[in-house]
Amino acid sequence: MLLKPVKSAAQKIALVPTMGALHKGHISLLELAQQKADVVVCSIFVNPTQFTDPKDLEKYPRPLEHDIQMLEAAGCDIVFMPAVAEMYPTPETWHIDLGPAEFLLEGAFRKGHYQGVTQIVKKLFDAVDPDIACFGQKDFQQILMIRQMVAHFDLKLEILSCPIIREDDGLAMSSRNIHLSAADRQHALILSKALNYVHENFDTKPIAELLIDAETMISATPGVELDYFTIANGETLLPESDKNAQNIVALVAAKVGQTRLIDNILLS
Ligand SMILES: Nc1ncnc2c1ncn2[C@@H]1O[C@H](COP(=O)(O)OP(=O)(O)OP(=O)(O)O)[C@@H](O)[C@H]1O
Ligand SMILES: CC(C)(CO)[C@@H](O)C(=O)[O-]
Ligand code: BAL
Repeated sequence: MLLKPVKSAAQKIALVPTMGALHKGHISLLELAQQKADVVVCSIFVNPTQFTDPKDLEKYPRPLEHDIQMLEAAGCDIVFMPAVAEMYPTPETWHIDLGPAEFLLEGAFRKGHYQGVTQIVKKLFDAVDPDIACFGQKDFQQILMIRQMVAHFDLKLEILSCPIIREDDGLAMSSRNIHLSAADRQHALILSKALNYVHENFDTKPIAELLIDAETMISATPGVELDYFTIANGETLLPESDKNAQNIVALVAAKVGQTRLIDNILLS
C-alpha cells in the first residue's frame, strides 16, 4: 500500500528487512540494495514469532532514534516500522514446508524459528512488494529458508545474499554483540579464528581433522559453550565429507557468556 505510488515498471524496489539495532553489516545490505534498485525500503521489526526464548525477545536492543539517523545518513528512501498489532492483527497459524534443512543447526537449537522468520518475511514482502530483497550471509540458513518460502509461494522477486561484514579483529557484526562483556568480546573472537583456521587449512587437512581442531580450539576458550561446528553442504546443510564437492560451508554457533552468536565461512 505504502509503495503503490512509486511502484512502476521503471522503478525497482529493494527491501532490506532488519530487526533494528543497526550496524555496518545492515548498511552494507542497504548499499547493495541502492546499487540494484531505484527505491530502497528498510524495515525494522522485532518479530515475536521467531523468538524461542522470551528473554532474548525482551532484551533485544531497540535504539530506534539512532537507527533512523543511520538510515538517513545512508540515504535510505523509506523506513517501514510496523507495530506488532499491525503485522499480527489477529491470532494466526503458519506452517509451510521448508524442507529437511529447517530442522538442522539453528532450527534444531531454536525450534520453530524458521517458521516465524518465513511468516514475517512473507508479510513484509506482501506489504512492500519488492523486486529484490537483501539478506546477510551471516544468517546462512535463514537465506536457504527464505528461498524455500519464495519457491513455495512462487514469488517473483530476487533474493540477494550479501557478504559478512566483520569488526577489524574478525568478529562478525551482530546486533547481539552489544550484550557481550569486555571479556566475552575477546572470547568471541575464537569463532572467526576457528572458521579462518578451517579455511586456511582446507586444502591440506582432512575434514575430520579440521572439525576436531576447530572444536578443540573453541572448547578450550573460557566462557564459550559450543552448540555446533560443522562443515556442511551449503544447500542441504548435511555434513560434508568430500573435500572435492562444490558449495561447502563451515558454520558455527556458540553461547559466549549469556549471548548466542553464529558465524560461517564459505570453503568451496
Ligand atoms: N555482519 C553482518 N554482515 C552482513 N549482513 C548482516 C550482518 N549482521 C546481520 N546481517 C544481516 O542483516 C539482516 C538483519 O539482521 P538482524 O537485524 O537480525 O541483525 P543481526 O546483527 O543479525 O542481529 P542478531 O543476529 O543479533 O539478531 C539479516 O539479513 C542479517 O543476515
Ligand atoms: C529477516 C528478519 C528481519 C526477519 O525478522 C530477521 O530474521 C533478521 O533480522 O535476520
Ligand atoms: N539475525 C537473525 C534473527 C534472529 O536471530 O532471530
